Amino acid sequence: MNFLLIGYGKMGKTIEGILKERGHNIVNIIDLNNREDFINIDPSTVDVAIEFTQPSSAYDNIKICLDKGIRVVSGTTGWLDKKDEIEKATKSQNTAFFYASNYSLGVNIFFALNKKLAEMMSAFKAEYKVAMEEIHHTQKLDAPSGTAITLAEGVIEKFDGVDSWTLQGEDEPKDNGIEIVAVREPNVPGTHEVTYESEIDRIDIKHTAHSRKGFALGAVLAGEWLHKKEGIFGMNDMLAL
Ligand SMILES: NC(=O)C1=CN([C@@H]2O[C@H](COP(=O)(O)OP(=O)(O)OC[C@H]3O[C@@H](n4cnc5c(N)ncnc54)[C@H](OP(=O)(O)O)[C@@H]3O)[C@@H](O)[C@H]2O)C=CC1
Ligand SMILES: O=C(O)C1=N[C@H](C(=O)O)C[C@H](O)C1
Repeated sequence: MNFLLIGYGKMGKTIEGILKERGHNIVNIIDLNNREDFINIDPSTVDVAIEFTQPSSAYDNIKICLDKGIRVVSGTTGWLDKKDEIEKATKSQNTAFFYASNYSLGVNIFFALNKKLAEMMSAFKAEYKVAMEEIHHTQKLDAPSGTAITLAEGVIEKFDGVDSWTLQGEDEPKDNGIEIVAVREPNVPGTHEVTYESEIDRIDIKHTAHSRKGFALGAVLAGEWLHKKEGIFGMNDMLAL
């Protein structure tokens, strides 16, 4: 397949390696220094664009692709207040958009486990207080992580005791809220832990990424899966979880 890669940082470089391993053609790699190539790209040469840049640029990058009718897989976090507009543009252009806050298979299993545990813990909401911690490398621009927000949304959906999330150090904690602690340490690809604590004991579930390979492989698999499709998709559409 013919892929356009947008963003050539830590994720872009890892995705490039996986695309090559899987025998794909990379039509172009767009970064800050060759935006002209992007604006002038011929959509007939691209099957799917994969976008991993930064919160402030994701919307524009995705919109440029969709307006040209190019299908997009995006993994950039921290811009989702504009996701509705992207979904409208996808529909009006009869093209396709795939988004996941985390493309790794392990994290998507962890998302399902998180919801199951939250459902079970609902019966014990008076005894247990739920909390969350995410740890990432020091270059990360957004907090909490997109993955932590997805996990918090899973808890809010399934655990009766909680109706919102707050970020420690930025927001006032709420009685019915889940507090997320965001820790930044050198070279950590991504660690997420959900904890239920009572006076008597503590239950923890945790996912630790050893590298970025799982995120990158998931994004390439999403791109392969999206080929020739129309609509708005996420990991639950691709994986039968
Ligand atoms: N969904 C998932 O599974 C995952 C999501 N992510 C998310 O993906 C994003 C990227 O992560 P990561 O690769 O680690 O970040 P990096 O900072 O390493 O890379 C981002 C790259 O995007 C480039 N860039 C910035 N603005 C533009 C623009 N307007 N057009 C094209 N390129 C641009 C940057 O260029 P320059 O260096 O010159 O600024 C940089 O090369 C983050 O939002 C992160 O949270 C990360 C891992 C997994
Ligand atoms: O910025 C990162 O590195 C990561 N970002 C994603 C997120 O915000 O959840 C996914 C992964 O945790 C790595």
